[in-house]
Amino acid sequence: MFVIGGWIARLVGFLVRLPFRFPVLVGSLTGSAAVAYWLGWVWLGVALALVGGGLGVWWWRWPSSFRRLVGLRALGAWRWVWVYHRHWQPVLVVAGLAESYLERQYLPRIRRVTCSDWSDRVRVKLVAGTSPADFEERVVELAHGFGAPSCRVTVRGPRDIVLEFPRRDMLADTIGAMPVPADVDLKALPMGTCEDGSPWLLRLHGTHVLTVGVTGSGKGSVIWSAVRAMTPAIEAGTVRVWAIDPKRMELSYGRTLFARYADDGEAAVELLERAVAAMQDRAARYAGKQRAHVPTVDDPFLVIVVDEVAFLTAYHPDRDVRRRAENALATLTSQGRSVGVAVLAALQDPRKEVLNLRNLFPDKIALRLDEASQVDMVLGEGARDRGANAHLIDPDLPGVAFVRLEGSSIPVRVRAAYVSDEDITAMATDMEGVA
Ligand SMILES: Nc1ncnc2c1ncn2[C@@H]1O[C@H](COP(=O)(O)OP(=O)(O)OP(=O)(O)O)[C@@H](O)[C@H]1O
Repeated sequence: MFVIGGWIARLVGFLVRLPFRFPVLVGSLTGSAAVAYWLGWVWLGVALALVGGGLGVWWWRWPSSFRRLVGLRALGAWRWVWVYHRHWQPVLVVAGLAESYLERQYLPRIRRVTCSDWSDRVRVKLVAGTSPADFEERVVELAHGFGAPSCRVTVRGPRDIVLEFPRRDMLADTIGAMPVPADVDLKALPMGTCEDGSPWLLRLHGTHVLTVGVTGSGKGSVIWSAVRAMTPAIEAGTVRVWAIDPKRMELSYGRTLFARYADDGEAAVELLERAVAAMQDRAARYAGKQRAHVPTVDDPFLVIVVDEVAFLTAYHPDRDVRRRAENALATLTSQGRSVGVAVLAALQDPRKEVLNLRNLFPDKIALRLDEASQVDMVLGEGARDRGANAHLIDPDLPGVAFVRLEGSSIPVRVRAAYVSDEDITAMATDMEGVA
């Protein structure tokens, strides 16, 4: 008896909520029924043909507004019912997100499902007394449960969260080298693409960037995309890049792009110490006169690119070289920002003993990592709970990374554009023409 009563109550609740959840669908069905009842089936056929024709013209003439206002909304309604509503209870119970109190089960409630071009956003009302962290810890279970490649949790307010499930991977295909911008914005260099299809823009002026990833994860593409985006300014002389290339593989290809280049320990340390001297000279000139750096030919933005920084700070056999390199890097990263000196470094192993300076880099890029515990080491505490599974990045997708974009603590999945050897040769040849 109780069970049947519960079913009836749920059915009534569902019917009452239906017009609020799906107003267009319920309105259309009611309108169709009314036309069929008052005017007959022939007129219903005419009305449906007119509406269908109108929608067809809309789709044909204005496809993007049709997609936004009709296609994605219809998809959202469909996925709400077919994917999320249908699997909600079993997935949440198995994932341990259903709560029990006095032998009653309480489930978080789906408020709304909306679709963008690439993802489903499921807005959820939490059960009172639970926290968004419970969902953040279960992102893997949720993603697998709803058949999505990943899941990200965003908190909108009290008991109000959004679960974002990508429907397809927008980063599955290699992205060719980005077009070189005519006007270089050093605070927004085009690097590649974000998971939602928007451009991934990197700030370099006023910060330092550390790129971490195992061998073959695509660190080179991050460095080269940044250098490529700056080439017009390098040609104009308002940006100067000094490169340290211990592996002699990554950067030697485009040597003409670099104002200075070093490939062994001693030369690398000298380069870093020269950079420190240049920075301090600039700081002395600016003192009391200028608070921010504006790149000019006389005072260019100086970018120190270091491939495999641990070679200098941890692996170099000479202790003196290691110590001097670490000192110089610490000075550059702690004092360079406001005087127009930035360090863009790459690193394979983020463990503390390998690089003590990790925290001096305000911006970090986590390419594919070896272990789950390294994610928070690179992107900061809580990054993995928020869905930055850099250790699960597919080895077949080099260049894919997690980053924190400015003004947000939510890690975003991005893919760096692939700058091929031919692209680098073309960039270097252009530079020879200028020199
Ligand atoms: N963004 C990218 N998109 C597609 N393919 C890429 C990308 N970046 C790198 N690759 C491919 O992956 C290979 C390894 O990349 P890369 O040498 O940049 O890795 P790495 O992290 O610098 O490795 P190592 O530390 O060994 O130098 C490249 O030869 C290239 O074929």
